[in-house]
Parts: sequence; C-alpha cells; structure tokens
Amino acid sequence: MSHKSPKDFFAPLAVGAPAPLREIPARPSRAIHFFDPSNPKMAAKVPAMVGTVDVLLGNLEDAVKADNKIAAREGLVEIAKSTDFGPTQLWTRINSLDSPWVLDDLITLVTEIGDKLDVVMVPKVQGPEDIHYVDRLLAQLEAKGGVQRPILIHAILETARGVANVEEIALASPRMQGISLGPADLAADRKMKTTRVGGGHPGYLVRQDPVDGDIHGNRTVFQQDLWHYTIAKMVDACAEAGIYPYYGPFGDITDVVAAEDQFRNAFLLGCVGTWSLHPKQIEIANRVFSPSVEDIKHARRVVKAMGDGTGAVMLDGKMEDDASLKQCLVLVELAEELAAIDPKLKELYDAIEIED
Ligand SMILES: CC(=O)SCCNC(=O)CCNC(=O)[C@H](O)C(C)(C)COP(=O)(O)OP(=O)(O)OC[C@H]1O[C@@H](n2cnc3c(N)ncnc32)[C@H](O)[C@@H]1OP(=O)(O)O
Ligand SMILES: CC(=O)C(=O)O
Ligand SMILES: [Mg+2]
Repeated sequence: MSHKSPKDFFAPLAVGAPAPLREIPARPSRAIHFFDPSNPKMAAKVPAMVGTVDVLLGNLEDAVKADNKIAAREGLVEIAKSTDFGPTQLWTRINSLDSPWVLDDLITLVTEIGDKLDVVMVPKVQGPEDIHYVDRLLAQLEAKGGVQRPILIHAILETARGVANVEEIALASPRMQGISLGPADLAADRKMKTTRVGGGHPGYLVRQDPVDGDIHGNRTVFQQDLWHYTIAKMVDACAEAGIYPYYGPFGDITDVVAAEDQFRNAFLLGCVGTWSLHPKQIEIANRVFSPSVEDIKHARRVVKAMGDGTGAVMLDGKMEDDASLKQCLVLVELAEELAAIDPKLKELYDAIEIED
C-alpha cells in the first residue's frame, strides 16, 4: 500500500485547518466516563462530574436508542456550550461510519462545539482507511468552523479485521490519540461464544494435572483472561505509534471486584485508562490507573540508588540496572502527570519518604 511522504504526514488536510500535533500529549485519562446526552437524568449529572473524572464522553453510538440519536447529538452540543470543563477532557463517541447518523454527528459537533471537543472516538474501525476518512473530514470541518486546535481521533478495536490491522490503524494519522478494546462487538464479530460485555468467563480455564492419575479428584482450576492477546497486541501497536491504549467497558456494574481485576490487568500490561459506564466505576478506574504509593516509593528508591542511571546495584537482594530504572521512571513520570491534576494524589506522593 502507498504511504504519505513524511513531509506530508504533518500537513493540515484542508486549507485553514489547524496543523496536526507532532506528539500526543500525555493527558491523564484514567476513566473515560460515558453518558447518554439524550438521557435527562444522566445529562443533569454531567456538570457536577467535572473535576471528578479525567474524561467525560458524550456517547452517540450503541446504548443510545435509534429514536434518540438526534436528541443525543443536540444534547451534547447543549451540554458542551453550557459547561466549563476545566481540567476535564470532553470526548464524544460518534455513530459508526456506515450509519445514517455519523455525517451529521461530525458536521454538527465540529462546527458547533469543535473548540471544546478534545477527542472523537470512532467505533468499529476496520483499517487505516476509516481513520483517513475521518481525518480529512475533521480537517474540512475544523476549517469551516474556525477550530483552532486539532481534534484527536480514538479508535475502538472491536472487529476481527480491526485487530488484524491494529498497527496500521495506530499509525494512520497524526490525530491518532489512542485505542480502546471493544470486547462486546469484538466477541460478536469473532463469533466468540460469550454473552458478556468484557471481563472473564468461567469456562475459559486451565486445570491442574491430575494427582495420582485421579482425573475426577480435586484439581485447582485457573480462569484465564479472554482479552490478554488483544490487549497485548493493542498495547504494542500504541506504544510503537506513540499513542495511548485503554481497556474498555466492563458491563457487570455490580461486580466491582472483577472490574478492578480486569482494569488492573490492563494497567499492568501498559494501558493508561479504561471506560466507566456507571458513576461507581470512576473511583475504581482512578485508583487502579494511578500508581500505588508502594510502587512510587520503590521506584523513587531505585532512581536514587541508580545515580547517573547506568550500571547495576543491589537493593533488598534484587539486581537493579538501566532497564529496571526505565520501568521505575515510567511509574514516576505517570505519578507526576497525575499529581499535577489530582491534589489528593499529589499529597499522597509528596508524603512518601524514601529509605536508602
Ligand atoms: C459495549 C458498549 O458500547 S459500552 C458503552 C455504551 N454503554 C453506555 O454508555 C452505558 C452507560 N450507562 C448506562 O446507560 C447506565 O449506567 C445503565 C443503563 C448501565 C444503568 O443505569 P441505571 O439503571 O439508571 O443505574 P442506577 O439506577 O444505578 O443509576 C443511579 C443514578 O446514576 C445515574 N447514572 C447511571 N449511569 C450514569 C452515567 N453513565 N453517567 C451519569 N449518571 C449515570 C442514573 O441516571 C441514576 O440517577 P438518579 O439517581 O438521578 O436516578
Ligand atoms: C466498547 C464497545 O463498543 C464494545 O465492546 O462493543
Ligand atoms: Mg461496540
């Protein structure tokens, strides 16, 4: 396939559109909180959620009734115009590119509230051609609406073809901000035999070998993570492209314990955040996607012990070197970014005392 020349990659795609960013800023986005702007109860809660969550996302796609699509779009315009989002980002999830609503979603949102929108989440992305389409259209609409900074694109990985193309999707445009796993649509598209929105399945397991040949005896069972392969592939694609990977929805709102486990697996594998579908998932996401005090204490201790950052030292019986230092710096830098917007975390991290 043909690629753009490097000099053209960062050129605006329409006369009058803002120049693309050279680097995607590492803005905290531990929880991307979904709300339906056509639901008056949810919409009414949005202004008070500013500052309590890193990202508020007005959802226009699945979970919004077909009859409410226009009300959701107009509701989002109204909320965006009347709310001061302060440190909280405003994102939207537009309808899918083959739907009858998406063109008007983009035209309306970019021309009416383009200066307030940080990121447009595109569902059911199949390949880089979907990103190229949105990229050009956004540039034309930014120019038309006089939008001063480029609106970024976030892709949902929720088709088998999208997973196969994830690296090309991640590299498709300088607007690419990140990618989220879409476990529900992805499961359906792959014909997985699951019925849940994210999370595990008790049937997906490995079993301890039989003891003394007793296959019916008491054998420990370990449930496996259905999403490990896809998340790991997505994390690599995002890291290569310099953009950010996210888990996605965890549909069992009542099972806050399993949600926390799923989120933590994603955090450990490299994701920077997840989705929140219900207010009670925000606190879980904020906690899980913020490094723990113990991790920061250890990381700072390694940084201090490593001096100029080269060589090997022994700390508590463990070898630390240039590479373990780099891992520690990932945590220290994340803590700094989060402390800059979260005063409670700042207090916690500032109070850490490091031993030698
Ligand atoms: C596979 C995918 O595409 S996932 C992404 C698409 N899905 C979504 O966006 C779903 C978003 N969330 C929701 O629609 C709702 O949370 C539901 C349907 C799951 C549950 O809603 P409810 O049954 O109303 O939950 P519950 O009764 O616990 O809500 C408590 C309160 O929180 C409000 N609330 C619930 N979810 C949200 C939300 N996401 N944002 C803001 N407020 C919310 C409710 O309106 C209710 O308000 P009230 O106290 O004034 O009555
Ligand atoms: C996230 C999403 O849209 C899905 O799981 O289908
Ligand atoms: Mg979906």
